[in-house]
Amino acid sequence: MTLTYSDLGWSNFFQSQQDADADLTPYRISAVHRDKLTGLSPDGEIQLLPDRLTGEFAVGDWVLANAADQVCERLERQTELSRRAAGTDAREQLIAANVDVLFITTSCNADFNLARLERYLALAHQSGCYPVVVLTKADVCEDASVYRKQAESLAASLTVLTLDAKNPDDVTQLLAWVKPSQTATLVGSSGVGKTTLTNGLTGSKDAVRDIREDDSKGRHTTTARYLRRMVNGGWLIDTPGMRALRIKDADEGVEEVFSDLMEIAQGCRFNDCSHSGEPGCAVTAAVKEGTLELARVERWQKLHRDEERNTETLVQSRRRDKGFGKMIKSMKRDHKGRKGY
Ligand SMILES: Nc1nc2c(ncn2[C@@H]2O[C@H](COP(=O)(O)OP(=O)(O)OP(=O)(O)O)[C@@H](O)[C@H]2O)c(=O)[nH]1
Ligand SMILES: [Zn+2]
Repeated sequence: MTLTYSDLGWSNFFQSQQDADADLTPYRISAVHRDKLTGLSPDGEIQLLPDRLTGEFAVGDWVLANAADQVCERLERQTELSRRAAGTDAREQLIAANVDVLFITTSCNADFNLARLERYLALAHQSGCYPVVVLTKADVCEDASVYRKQAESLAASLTVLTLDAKNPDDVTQLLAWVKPSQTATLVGSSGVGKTTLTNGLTGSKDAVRDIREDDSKGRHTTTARYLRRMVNGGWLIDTPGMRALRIKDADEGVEEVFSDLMEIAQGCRFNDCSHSGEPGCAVTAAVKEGTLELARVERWQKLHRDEERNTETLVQSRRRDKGFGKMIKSMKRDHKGRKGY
């Protein structure tokens, strides 16, 4: 089947950026390798040579390439999903670009956690993706509506679907939220059913199709294929990094998820009120009156702290680790002292 540019997700937003370079060919990036990119166009899939480090490209990106298959330009992204790299490394890692819908996946069991849902919702708002909450394993839980109602309480008009990911009829519910040529991705903890959903959405048995290719030294390496076509003509981005995201620079996203709380906080006496007992705190007052749930305030405080921590620079995180190390050392010293050693 031949795909058109429109089938691949090309739109006026990208067209307007191409106008100046009409002689270059657009490609949608379907995989990012160490020193190459795989690009899709109506002519099929080709390997492209990047004009900069491949780490600056993400699956889902649109690029313009010349007749020698060299990338000359990366087009501005409509949305961008990134995460903070693991460890004390504060670098930002790009995960996916031009994603329309974020399927936030959790199951109707112990994995269900409002704080985690709020974190993913903040990420969706920050990146510009439309969030859809997917509650799996509804078939093995007594009353899935209990979970659905809790999730729905997080935001007005939040879409929450409950389903059995193994039932193909149930999975079609998700398709209704991704139009042909739009792009979606799944996030959520391990074991909640992302692979099962991916199989249902793409109609394939294996969630990840491995391809063999030659690396620069002529060796064969196996790479996971990331941009996958869904049965309704939509696209699904599946990358390992996509699955567990730590949010970074998501101040605005967090504020949007807690907009009700932010509004109340405008009434606090101090601009920098931490809502933990300061005089004239409107948030504390609302909790006392019963119009705001204390648990929600606490979840906001934790998410806000986590977000700040993930956003801090490398220098800051090293300093914090150093300070923490010193504190542990001095605590140990004090402890020994007390024991009379
Ligand atoms: N009964 C039932 N089982 C499910 C459902 N969704 C997933 N499972 C099962 O749960 C197990 C884990 O599902 P996966 O799809 O592998 O989960 P995952 O999120 O991809 O996990 P990772 O690959 O570790 O990220 C499998 O045995 C699935 O068959 C569901 O809605 N109902
Ligand atoms: Zn306050």
